[in-house]
Amino acid sequence: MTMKVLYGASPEDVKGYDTARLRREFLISDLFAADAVNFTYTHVDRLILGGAMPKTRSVFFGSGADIGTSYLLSAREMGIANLGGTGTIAVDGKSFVLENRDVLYVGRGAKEIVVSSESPDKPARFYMNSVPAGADLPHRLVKKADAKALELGDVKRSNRRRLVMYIHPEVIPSCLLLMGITDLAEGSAWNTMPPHVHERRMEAYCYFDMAPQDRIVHVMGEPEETRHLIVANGEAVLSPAWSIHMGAGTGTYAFVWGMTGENQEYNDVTPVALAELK
Ligand SMILES: O=C(O)C(=O)C[C@H](O)C(=O)CO
Ligand SMILES: [Zn+2]
Repeated sequence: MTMKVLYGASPEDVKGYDTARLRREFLISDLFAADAVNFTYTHVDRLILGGAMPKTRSVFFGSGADIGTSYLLSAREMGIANLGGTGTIAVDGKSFVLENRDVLYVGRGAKEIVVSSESPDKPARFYMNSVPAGADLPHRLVKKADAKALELGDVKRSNRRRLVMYIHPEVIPSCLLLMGITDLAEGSAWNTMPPHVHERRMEAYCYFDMAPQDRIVHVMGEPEETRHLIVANGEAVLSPAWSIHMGAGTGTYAFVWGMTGENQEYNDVTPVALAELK
């Protein structure tokens, strides 16, 4: 298990970043490696992002050695989305089978988590978001069919998409974690368009289900001072509270969004008019 640390950046500093520095601070590109578990600890609302891709054997994690607690989830909750083939997650001996696009909520207090794939030819790709939690809530598996879908956008504006909420008060309880998956409709390119900011929550996107040659042009930054990141399949982007987060893809794609902060009010966002963007 690896644990990289990112300290976060202020919008004033970001104005002077070159491409390499911007990517170092906001892009997480080493999530999925065969038979490994890779985490990044961010000081952006203390979100931990992680990826695990068990291929030829089970892999486990759960130690809190890197973060100063007995276990990784001694004071945290976690959402785990399966972006690959069918796999199993055992939380302290209790097994949950996750098919593609199922999400497991793991409550505070879990000690050992073991992940495995049904087939090495189609390994599970477990994408994880973990945030500090104030209560022990039960582990819950949310099947794709049980999540809550919203239809957004319009083909005429190239932003038709389906947003599916998995870890959300209307689906299952969590402390402050929210997690879901958005899929772009065929022929549409733009996600989260028109954009928004949410001063009371940070967010992270992990783009997936992309052809290897495709890229997302992810737009971030303060509305009047935007920057872009070119993002490949399986890479994640951090979005602090002050940053817009929208993107356009060169092919079909989906992304997992995860949020934490002061509240779980999905509609507590400040829309940004396109005319404000610079
Ligand atoms: O396509 C979208 O719009 C989204 O997926 C938006 C995210 O859910 C989001 O930014 C929530 O704040
Ligand atoms: Zn958002």
